[in-house]
Amino acid sequence: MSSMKLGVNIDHVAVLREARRVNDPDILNALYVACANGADQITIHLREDRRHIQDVDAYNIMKHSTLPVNLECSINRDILNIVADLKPHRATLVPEKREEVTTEGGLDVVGHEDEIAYAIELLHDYIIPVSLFIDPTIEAVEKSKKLGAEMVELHTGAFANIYAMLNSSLSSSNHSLKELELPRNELSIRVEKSLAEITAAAKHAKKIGLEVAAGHGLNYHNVHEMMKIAEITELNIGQSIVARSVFSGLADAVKEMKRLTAR
Ligand SMILES: CC(=O)[C@@H](O)[C@H](O)COP(=O)(O)O
Ligand SMILES: NCC(=O)COP(=O)(O)O
Repeated sequence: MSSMKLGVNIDHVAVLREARRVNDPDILNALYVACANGADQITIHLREDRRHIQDVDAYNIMKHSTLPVNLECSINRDILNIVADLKPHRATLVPEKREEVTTEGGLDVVGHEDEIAYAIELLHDYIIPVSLFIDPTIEAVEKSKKLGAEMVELHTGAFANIYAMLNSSLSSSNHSLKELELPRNELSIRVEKSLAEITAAAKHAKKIGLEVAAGHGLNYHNVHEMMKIAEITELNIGQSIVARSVFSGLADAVKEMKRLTAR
């Protein structure tokens, strides 16, 4: 089986920083720690509303990263110009809605064909390979290939939500979903259906010559399901890693402050 690359998304460290608009936690510390502890790639998302990663972060990360940087961005022209200047190792085009809490679905590769084709062409002019963040459907995979992308990232958010509900671990599911009221056997059927869709999309993508990544909502409970899909060779994971680090690192943080404040 081919090896799996782990892309660590460090956006969520910047979410915490932006809550106070100070440089703490420092995104470059997150970069160094991820690079030194097994990440194969750094993933960041320069959102139009700059709710976490700022332009200066993206430039600093490009300068200091010892690993390839996968830069997620929308097809907004101003953003694309910044990405062209940053020259990341890859750009992943994602949909953005200003009012969303997080990326809610894949790119509409059919409805926004012309804009996406323009974005891919522009990025290719700057020798930046392009991945498209899409829903796991054969149609979206086919269209991504036709548009000239080198890679697709299959959106696993819907799978992750249903999986969390089935396993009664609501911590990582979207609490507003109507599926919360479904009986267990229905949830189980939906998890299997979702996994079958991701598997079929991954197989088809590989068959037609696309590299295949997956991401969104993947965590310590559900990631093993992605490991079973041989065609997926990269996972981009952020929220769950940063969320876990609050607890795996909080003990040391409290102890050190107690040491410094002991009389
Ligand atoms: C496209 C994607 O799945 C990630 O970029 C993720 O969306 C990052 O987190 P935010 O949605 O909070 O920006
Ligand atoms: N493209 C998905 C990503 O980068 C990380 O998503 P999440 O783990 O923060 O949900």
